[in-house]
Amino acid sequence: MFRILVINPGSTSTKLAIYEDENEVLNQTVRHKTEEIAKYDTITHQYEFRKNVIEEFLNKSGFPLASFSAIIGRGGLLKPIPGGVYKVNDNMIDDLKKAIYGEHASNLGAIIAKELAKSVNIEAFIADPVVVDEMMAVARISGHPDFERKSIFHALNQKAIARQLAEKLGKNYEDMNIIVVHMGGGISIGAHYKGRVVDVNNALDGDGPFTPERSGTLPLTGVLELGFSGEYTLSDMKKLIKGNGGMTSYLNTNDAQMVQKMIKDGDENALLIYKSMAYQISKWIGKISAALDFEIDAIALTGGIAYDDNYINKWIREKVEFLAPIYVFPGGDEELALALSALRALRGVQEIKVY
Ligand SMILES: Nc1ncnc2c1ncn2[C@@H]1O[C@H](COP(=O)(O)OP(=O)(O)OP(=O)(O)O)[C@@H](O)[C@H]1O
Ligand SMILES: CCCC(=O)O
Repeated sequence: MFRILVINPGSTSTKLAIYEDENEVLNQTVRHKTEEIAKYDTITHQYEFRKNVIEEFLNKSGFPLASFSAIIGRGGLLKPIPGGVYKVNDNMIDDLKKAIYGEHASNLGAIIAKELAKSVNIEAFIADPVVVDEMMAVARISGHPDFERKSIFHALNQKAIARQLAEKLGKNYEDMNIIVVHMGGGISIGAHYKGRVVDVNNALDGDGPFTPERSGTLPLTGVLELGFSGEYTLSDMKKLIKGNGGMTSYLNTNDAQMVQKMIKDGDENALLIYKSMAYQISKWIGKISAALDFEIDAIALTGGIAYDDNYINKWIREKVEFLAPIYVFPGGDEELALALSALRALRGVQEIKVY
């Protein structure tokens, strides 16, 4: 039997799980409030805080670290690489610690996994990191040769949910056209064309709908004027887009459940902002449909916000369900997808790639 520790740091949460072979023994989501995250200038500075959360989970679980066969973390901002399972190596840790390709909570997945694994001499892996790149050439063109559109999205969950949906419909993922809408702290909307994510918004860098924490696409000249006003550093501007944008900037919370409560309590502004988020998501579903020539077999809604049938899922259905049937996978399947990847690597039935 293989016992696996799964570490999944998201922008608004840390999700943890323990698997024994295919069986989930424990799963816990620790949510991080806006005020808590706001204490840290960069994601890298969240290292101790997130590690403590993980150690607390481990202590409570009663499983000693030495009893695990491997640890797998959600993979972060690395150079663009194909999907698959990767051993955490020094090159990877170096790129992540220096945040060469940027800051994202999932950068800490590999770093903490490696740190813990090293202390008991077991393997650390990541799988399908946020930089998985299957974009078609035409989707890479941005509008100016100095800028290329990048594939940065919830690759792990998007792939896992698309496969789960195909299985549910009795079809092969590789034979289907699916739009997957991951609605978490960030939001990514991917066009899966016969098993490849041929286009997707860069969910991290100001592209797409606004989200609990991200601004999404903003009016560009307005951003330039603010950036050059002298009142903001580059790092302030990045934070404005990535951590302090969207719902957080309008309503002071990254918690969609809190916003639902505000709406129920009669807050008209909360209603407008939340409805606008659904509106922008719907617009992006419409836009990405063109990448599939509007031949869409199904649309999947997933991520934490997909639990919200009262508002978000309903509003999205009203706008885009005519395009294709909509299936909802609340939360997602990231921990299972990670555990199965580690298991396949340990059993030697999946190639372990080298970064
Ligand atoms: N039952 C629920 N109903 C509505 N919204 C919910 C529910 N549970 C969680 N959420 C919301 O989902 C969002 C977080 O989603 P999720 O946990 O998928 O994100 P994350 O893992 O922190 O970030 P990301 O998925 O971008 O990496 C938060 O705004 C949270 O309030
Ligand atoms: C997975 C990268 C996207 C995001 O967190 O917004």
